[in-house]
Amino acid sequence: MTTVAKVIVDVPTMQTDQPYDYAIPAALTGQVVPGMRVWVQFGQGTREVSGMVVATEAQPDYAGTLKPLLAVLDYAPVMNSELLKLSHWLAQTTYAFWITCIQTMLPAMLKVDTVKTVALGPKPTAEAESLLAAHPGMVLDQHLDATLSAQVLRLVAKQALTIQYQSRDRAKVKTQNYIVPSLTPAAYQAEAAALRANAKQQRALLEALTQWAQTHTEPALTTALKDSGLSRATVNAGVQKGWLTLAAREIYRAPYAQLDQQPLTQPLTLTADQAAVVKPVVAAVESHTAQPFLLEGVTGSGKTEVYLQVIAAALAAGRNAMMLVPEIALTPQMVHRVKGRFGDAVAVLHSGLSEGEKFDEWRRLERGEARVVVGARSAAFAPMTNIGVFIIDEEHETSYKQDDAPRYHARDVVMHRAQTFGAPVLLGSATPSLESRARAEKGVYTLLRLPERINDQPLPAVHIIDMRDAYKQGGKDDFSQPLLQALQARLARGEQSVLLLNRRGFSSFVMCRECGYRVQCPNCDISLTLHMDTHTLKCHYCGHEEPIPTVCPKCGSRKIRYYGTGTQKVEASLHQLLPAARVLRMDVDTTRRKGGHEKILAAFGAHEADILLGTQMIAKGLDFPDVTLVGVINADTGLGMPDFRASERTFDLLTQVAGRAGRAEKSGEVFIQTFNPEHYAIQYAQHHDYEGFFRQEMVTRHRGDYPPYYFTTKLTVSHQNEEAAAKLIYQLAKQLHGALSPQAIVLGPTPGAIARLKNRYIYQLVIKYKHEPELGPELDRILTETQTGTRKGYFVGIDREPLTFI
Ligand SMILES: Nc1ncnc2c1ncn2[C@@H]1O[C@H](COP(=O)(O)OP(=O)(O)OP(=O)(O)O)[C@@H](O)[C@H]1O
Ligand SMILES: [Zn+2]
Ligand SMILES: [Zn+2]
Repeated sequence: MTTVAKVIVDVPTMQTDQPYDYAIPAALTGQVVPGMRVWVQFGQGTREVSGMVVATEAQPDYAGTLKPLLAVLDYAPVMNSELLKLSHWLAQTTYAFWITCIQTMLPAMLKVDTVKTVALGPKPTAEAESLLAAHPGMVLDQHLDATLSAQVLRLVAKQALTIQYQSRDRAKVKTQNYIVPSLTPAAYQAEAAALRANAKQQRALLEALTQWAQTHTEPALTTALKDSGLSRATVNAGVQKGWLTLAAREIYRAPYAQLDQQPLTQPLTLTADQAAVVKPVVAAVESHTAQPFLLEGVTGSGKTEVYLQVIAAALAAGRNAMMLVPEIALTPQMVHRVKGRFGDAVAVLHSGLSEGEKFDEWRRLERGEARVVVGARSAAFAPMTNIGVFIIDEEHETSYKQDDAPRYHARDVVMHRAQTFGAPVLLGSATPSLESRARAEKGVYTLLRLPERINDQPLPAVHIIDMRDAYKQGGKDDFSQPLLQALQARLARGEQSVLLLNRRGFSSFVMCRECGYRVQCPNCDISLTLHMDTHTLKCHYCGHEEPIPTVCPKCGSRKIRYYGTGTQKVEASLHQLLPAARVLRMDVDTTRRKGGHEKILAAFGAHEADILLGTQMIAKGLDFPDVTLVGVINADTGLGMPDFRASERTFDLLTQVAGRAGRAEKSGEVFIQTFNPEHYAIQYAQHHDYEGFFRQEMVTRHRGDYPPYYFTTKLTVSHQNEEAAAKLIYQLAKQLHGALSPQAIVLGPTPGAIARLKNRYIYQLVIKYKHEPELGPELDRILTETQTGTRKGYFVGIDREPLTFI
């Protein structure tokens, strides 16, 4: 008999990061199972919170009297045992709270909001009574007026009022009404014969019902009303007379419904290279082997067709498939390809969908109605069973790593689940991450290669343009003469061009030309970024927003201007230099609205523009046959960043964007404008030489003791008081030196790259190591010691394999 539920409560703190025992009330015996969300009373007083049942047991571990579960929030578990175990593993490997991991894995719709209301307390006063009378149903949230909330606080302190907590479950299932005929066609005929002659509407309803009964149709109410011209009142009358019933049925919000209508695409005949890649992966699918593969395939080598055929093999073997792509909203073409092949067996999960749409796609997966998931990072947690293959496209992409707790990498999650399911993992990229390529070198991953483009198309010729003398030779604004001429030639031939403005490590800011003042965020130590669409300055970290000043706040001069090359500025110069060119701009501003990317790409695909100008988001995945020119306006803004991966990122970006040119019959050409023409990242990109870049970069990393030769972990401390933060980080550095072997290297402590964020001061250190069994336990100790007990106001963050050291 299980009488005890072990619950992880929704109180994300170090002290509460463990299961608590609750008694299962007799009425719920046998019904509460792991993976269900419950509502419990927690701690002293009346505080009620939600939680997740992670186990049920016959005997409690806790010696005292157990509190009972107050309510069950789910009728069926929302996490199966594989996912519950995964959440625990995630918490341990990322040093995040277990509850935070659980919440990350569930769709936002399944989050429980707590609603705080007030009621009379144990010592009621007249003031409290009149306050409640004046504000019935008052909810304590951020919308509450400040004086009122001060009054509430004062009365709560005097126990005249108490705060009550209630759950508000956001999960809403969408339903639609359907007409269900209740009688036989003959019975409807009889009813019609008995009608008064002028009951036209009712006669029409009976005719429609006869039809539906004959064809066993149960039409949706709204469409039935529209198609038949019947009124809702007539239908209601029909219900009264017992002719029909209305049934509310659950429907899915299907974000890609229009794609599901189209006929499915047929598999292409694989090239010999593609077939050689597909074969071992399919063999691993069929033999249930958890083998990782790295597919290194040049741009346009047909990696997508490989993925599709591997997925087809998994489905044919009766198993399901997961495919991750980087922030999918950026690659609508990929969704079209997968949906096009497998139709509504595919569920799509990405941040561009509404919460409701995501929830519905999640449930289709959970119920096994969808057997393939295509999604961004968090789709790694899709609630599927029996997964037969995992695919990660563009595996080098940094968006696979989450910045906030839990700081997980989707690749690690996938590798872990692949072990559980006995399934291969296929990592694909034209520019694999150094880490993955190094693992393939050591045989940890099986290396597969597609060295040629489909149809024996050559990779495009790449010209490097030295911008240091471009202006002497007639360059204008941001354009060198050769790039301008190439653009003109494409215009004349009716071909298309893609122009990349590299925005990495770069932003538009406002500066005074008189005194040099830069407008800073009041909460964070960084400059505000200019947004021309809203005509405001914004902080990208805390969201602070203010109008663009017309006079310098410091010296009063009117010479306050913005600096930096933005896409809008380049667009304006293009209009001047090439007035005939039709330009489409793709950046954060033009794609903010839902479906924005999709619209721009569709317009470009339909030749509604000659030039697609954009930031990083145009660099990967796009496959447009008429693009024969790619121009990179500024190749090197990222090279100067204090980041040991700066070269790798620049090489990746240039290789990926160059790969957009000449993918079909017409051959392509690429122009890269740079101030560092001799830099090896640019040189290797010019020759599409990933292997060459890999070897040279490995030497650089070896020399600097960087990954993949060393593992790294970043430790961050923040506090509102700068001295407190600094003191703690130095103490922790000392503690780590004591605990770790002499081979471990501790970099820092240093102030964070952004020294103050959201009004908290940040200090950090980075540990580099090869083999440190004591590190994990020591970091656990640090977390416990710094975040429980008497220490107040510290945040300690741990980031394993951080993507930047700054
Ligand atoms: N076996 C095949 N036969 C004919 N055409 C193919 C075949 N495989 C792929 N293609 C076509 O080749 C083009 C390039 O393929 P795809 O977009 O999959 O390349 P990729 O390797 O994913 O490139 P990138 O890394 O640049 O995204 C596509 O238009 C695709 O339809
Ligand atoms: Zn800020
Ligand atoms: Zn000034």
